[in-house]
Amino acid sequence: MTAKLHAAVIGGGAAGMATALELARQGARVTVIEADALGSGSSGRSVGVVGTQMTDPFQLLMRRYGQARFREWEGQGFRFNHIGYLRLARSAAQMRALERSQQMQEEAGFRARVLTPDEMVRLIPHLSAEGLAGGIFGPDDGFLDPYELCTFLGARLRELGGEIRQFCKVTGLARRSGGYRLETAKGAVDCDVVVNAAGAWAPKVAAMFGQQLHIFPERHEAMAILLDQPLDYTMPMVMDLIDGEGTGLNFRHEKPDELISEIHKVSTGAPSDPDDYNDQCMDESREYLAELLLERLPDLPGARLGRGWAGLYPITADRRPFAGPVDPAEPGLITAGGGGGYGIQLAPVIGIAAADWALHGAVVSAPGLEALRPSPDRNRPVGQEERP
Ligand SMILES: NCCCC(=O)O
Repeated sequence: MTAKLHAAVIGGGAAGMATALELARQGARVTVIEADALGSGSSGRSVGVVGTQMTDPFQLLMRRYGQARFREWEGQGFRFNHIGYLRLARSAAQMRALERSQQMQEEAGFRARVLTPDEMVRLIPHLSAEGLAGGIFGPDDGFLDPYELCTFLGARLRELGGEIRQFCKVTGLARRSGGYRLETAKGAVDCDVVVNAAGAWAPKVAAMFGQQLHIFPERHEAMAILLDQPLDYTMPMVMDLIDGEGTGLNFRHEKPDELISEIHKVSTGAPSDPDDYNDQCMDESREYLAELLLERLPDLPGARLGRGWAGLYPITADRRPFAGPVDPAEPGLITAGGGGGYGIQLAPVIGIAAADWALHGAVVSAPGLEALRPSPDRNRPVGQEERP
């Protein structure tokens, strides 16, 4: 009998936990090492949206794999709120892109429908369609609680014999014959492969291994919108952004009398230090968000901004996640992360590809995902480009 491969996953956010579960499902022995609590980094600060209203075929391919996992987890009792997702378009060219998206989604087995401005207002009576050419709506999309996702994956991992060490920082490492020794605050962990799923901290972890990893931590804020009374319809996720064009404003129902809103516009202003950044909302952001909301939802009764918070989008140069080895000469050191503002919905895909690399040295179970390897042309400094 051969001993099980032992994988250490550094980081207990969505990408780390999804990778850990994929590894365990494929028979590996898994130890997750999390410096804080599960979901305490960017994952727990995400608005938790999962959708397929994308115009880029590769983005849709990733979601085909990801949605299959979400449906499977939902079948095992995980809570997923199917409130729908509406992406807004402002021009005829964008409407053509959405029509192509509808067709690609149909081929992928997803339900989606291009809507006229009147149809959007019927769906969302408080929406102002001023300046809009239409949109695309997917009724099966929705949101989940990212913290719940991390703990759910943790429970599944434990069922498969995996171990989770929380509040356990990696303090050092050594390469040893055929593997690694990780020094942690709670003792050493000897393993065959290491998955760096440390989110915004992943470049720091990579540096401990002498590797340079270009994941740019960009600060983003989200806020609650409190309502005097519940709306008599469900506010789906509404997103004003197509291929980098639009304000990035998005909002969705959270509770009957509460929406959540943020601006998903990647601009790579200045990187934030994950150990030292302002995790609250700034006054000027509240003003800007209120301005955008008043334009798009001008008559929402009694609406006012409530609590706010900030988190970090871990962004890569081409805005696609990393899953695979940075250095082909060191195949036992796998990166899993860089989901940008899409980290929750891309976590299952990152997990599938990263686990394949760790166990098979290649992507074997999900054709197309080999493109996620952080190859030198992808693992490069993040510039000022603006993409979705
Ligand atoms: N940053 C949250 C938005 C994600 C999405 O639209 O899919």
